[in-house]
Amino acid sequence: MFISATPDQAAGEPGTGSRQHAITAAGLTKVYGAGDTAVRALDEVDIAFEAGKFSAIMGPSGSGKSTLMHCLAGLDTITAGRVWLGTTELTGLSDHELTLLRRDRVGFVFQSFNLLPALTAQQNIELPMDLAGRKVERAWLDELVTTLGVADRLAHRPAEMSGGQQQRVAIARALVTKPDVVFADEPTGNLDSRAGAQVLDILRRGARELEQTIVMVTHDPVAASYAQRVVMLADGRLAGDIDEPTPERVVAALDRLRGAEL
Ligand SMILES: Nc1ncnc2c1ncn2[C@@H]1O[C@H](COP(=O)(O)OP(=O)(O)OP(=O)(O)O)[C@@H](O)[C@H]1O
Repeated sequence: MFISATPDQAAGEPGTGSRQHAITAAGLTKVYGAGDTAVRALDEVDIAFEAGKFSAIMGPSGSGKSTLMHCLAGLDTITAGRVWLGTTELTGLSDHELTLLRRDRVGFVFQSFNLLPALTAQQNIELPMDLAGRKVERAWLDELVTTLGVADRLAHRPAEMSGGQQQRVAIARALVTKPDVVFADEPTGNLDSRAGAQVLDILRRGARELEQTIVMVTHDPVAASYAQRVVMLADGRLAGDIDEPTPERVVAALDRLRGAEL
């Protein structure tokens, strides 16, 4: 393999990269633009996401949530600091190496589902495996579509499915490669509350039952409360960390942040 890896660090402190942590960032800084118009979207963020855990990222609009997710996923370059996926350091990888790493080890779920309209649900789910030239594990696919409740929709095209069904197909597509981590960007943003609750329950079970590491950006305190941990951002810096969040605790933390901004 041409992707370099740091030695495994048993302690797994942020800033080292470890097997315990699916993602680690140290001193992560992202500046957009230059000179007078420069925006410091992330300012020396140190954070680690434990493997097998469902975490949410929250914060006021413009606090850096999407930027953080994109930098952790290797979708955007960083200005300073270091980022690891497990023990693999992303910083310094070439575009080609990053593309392969994302394809093989990262899954994405988007607000807009991003399914290909001409393909059936099954073809959409299998697409990442096809692109990687890998054979689909039939038993895993069956388990996924059964768990996600879309086993009877596999021959349907996206336009023939509800939003909630499309998002569950998108989650199956994200999980089919057994990625180290799944990033979900407002995955319930386009769903009604019932379909949203089903999708969140599935993400939660993905962490609990399939030991999947899931990092979700959301604006919704109820959605965030499905996670096992909520990380708060404000002005590109960490501004809180809630274990076993409830909607009430998340709302209170957001209110404090907004109050501090006024
Ligand atoms: N491509 C870009 N060029 C310049 N500035 C950018 C760019 N992308 C983001 N920013 C700025 O970086 C800061 C963080 O943006 P980001 O989108 O990460 O915030 P967010 O918390 O995800 O916001 P929202 O909740 O509104 O989606 C904002 O000030 C934003 O205007």
